[in-house]
Amino acid sequence: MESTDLMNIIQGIPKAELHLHIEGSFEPELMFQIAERNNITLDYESIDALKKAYKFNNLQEFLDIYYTGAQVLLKEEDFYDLTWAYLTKVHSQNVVHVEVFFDPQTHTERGVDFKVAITGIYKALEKAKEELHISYRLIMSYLRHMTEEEAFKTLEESLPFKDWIHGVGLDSSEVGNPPSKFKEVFKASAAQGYKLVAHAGEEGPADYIWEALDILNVVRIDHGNRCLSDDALVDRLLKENMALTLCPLSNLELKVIDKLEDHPVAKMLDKGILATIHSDDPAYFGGYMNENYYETAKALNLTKDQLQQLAINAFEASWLSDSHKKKHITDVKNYFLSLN
Ligand code: HPA
Ligand SMILES: [Zn+2]
Repeated sequence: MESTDLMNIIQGIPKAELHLHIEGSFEPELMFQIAERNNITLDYESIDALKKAYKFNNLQEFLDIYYTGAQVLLKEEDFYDLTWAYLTKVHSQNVVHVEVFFDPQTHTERGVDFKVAITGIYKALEKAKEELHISYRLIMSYLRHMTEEEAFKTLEESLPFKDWIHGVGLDSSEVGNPPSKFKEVFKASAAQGYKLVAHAGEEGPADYIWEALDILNVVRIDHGNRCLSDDALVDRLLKENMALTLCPLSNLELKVIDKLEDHPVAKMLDKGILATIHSDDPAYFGGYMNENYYETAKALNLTKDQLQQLAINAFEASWLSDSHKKKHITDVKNYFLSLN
């Protein structure tokens, strides 16, 4: 397939994004703009200098820069502008449903109220629902490098906004912070009606994926790259039709893989795993949804059938109602039929 044909096909696919950290969609241009209006001086003298710093050898090197960037977010309008910029961008890529993570502790730790962050994010999501017809779910993520007690405090702070939040996740530095560390707070989160997901098996071992399933009772695994090293785990994922939200360009930039040709998504599809593709932190990893689909398709020679399967899987794995899932899946199928 010609490159332009491939990108045109991908552009037209109705897509769902299920693994996106809103703080990771913070483009340098907007970061400088918000820093200026908040009278904050960034450590980088220009947008280009900041972009040059985006070279990572592992997850932690990325997280250090990502948390620094988030420090310029102080006011509700900052969170609103950040979220709106993401939503208009993905709207231009024909993304019709998003399930967005935010990291409350990244902000409350700095003295920014939970309410300030969530209100800005929520207002942008609602506007996108009305004006761009993008449906959404919102997921608050606990930072796994912090204690379970601190996660409990975040759970408590979230309760007045329970109607705006659909689930909880677990992100940040994986190795040394296994899912089991958060067993009780995940149980308490489920008791509040939140759905559960967790990052597992990105840098951490397959054992962490088992823990996320057995100890946290998650309904999706974020990343899960490492599952193929464990046949029993693959059987388990298949038996439960457990989704993996993979992020190929993130994996490449964080050196989870050496090259995109090594990405496990095609093998996962072959095995029948509910594998899906997303962008994770698009402002830092060089691509939104279309670029993740495109670069992966090119590197792995994905067929149209595989692209269709990836798009369908994402709606299947989403938290949309069954009737909405069905509608979007029909749209995907009709789109691919129209290509013939
Ligand atoms: O890719 C990620 N992994 C873990 N934590 C994160 N927080 C933002 N992005 C990530
Ligand atoms: Zn992530």
